[in-house]
Amino acid sequence: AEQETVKAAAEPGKILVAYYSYSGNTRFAAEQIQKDTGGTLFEIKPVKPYPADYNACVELAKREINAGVKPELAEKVKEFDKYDVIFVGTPNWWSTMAPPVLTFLSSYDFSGKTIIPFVTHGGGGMARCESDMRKACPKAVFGKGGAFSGRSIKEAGTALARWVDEVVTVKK
Ligand SMILES: Cc1cc2nc3c(=O)[nH]c(=O)nc-3n(C[C@H](O)[C@H](O)[C@H](O)COP(=O)(O)O)c2cc1C
Repeated sequence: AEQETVKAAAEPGKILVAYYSYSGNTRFAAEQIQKDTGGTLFEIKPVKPYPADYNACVELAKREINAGVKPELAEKVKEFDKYDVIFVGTPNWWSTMAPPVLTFLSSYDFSGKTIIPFVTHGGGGMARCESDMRKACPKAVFGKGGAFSGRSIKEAGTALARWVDEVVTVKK
């Protein structure tokens, strides 16, 4: 079923761009969104980084996702309450969000906040990333999520900017 989404409106000071990135693609997207909105960038960092070896990471991620693990994060957002619109970025891991993003969504009170999901992927698109974010954050309002190919993220600036325009009005 089509889920209800809103177009958000906020001043730059009330926009947070939070992301987890293992290999840099979601970070690149987050940095573009930060530039396009003037919001504040926040990297979601697990205390224990995922293994640098790709296959080891894929296996660990699978186990954690199946077990619903929420890995401990290294840092909290300062003054979380002041943000109204929160872009939440994740790589598509096994068709859902990376576990540190699940921890992030479970760590704050999102009542009355607007979450705008963004995802980079290896061909699987948004998959269940957005619907699983909605399940993790039932009190938040959701904007229309964006899914971008990780491989071509460096050429996706225009598509990213167009999607940002669609999901948020930045009040000056
Ligand atoms: C553990 C793991 C699982 C992944 N699972 C999927 C998947 O199910 N579908 C998909 O399209 N891409 C999958 N990928 C590819 C990533 O989503 C893609 O490379 C993404 O752009 C990586 O973002 P990052 O550089 O910010 O970590 C997976 C990558 C990893 C490391």
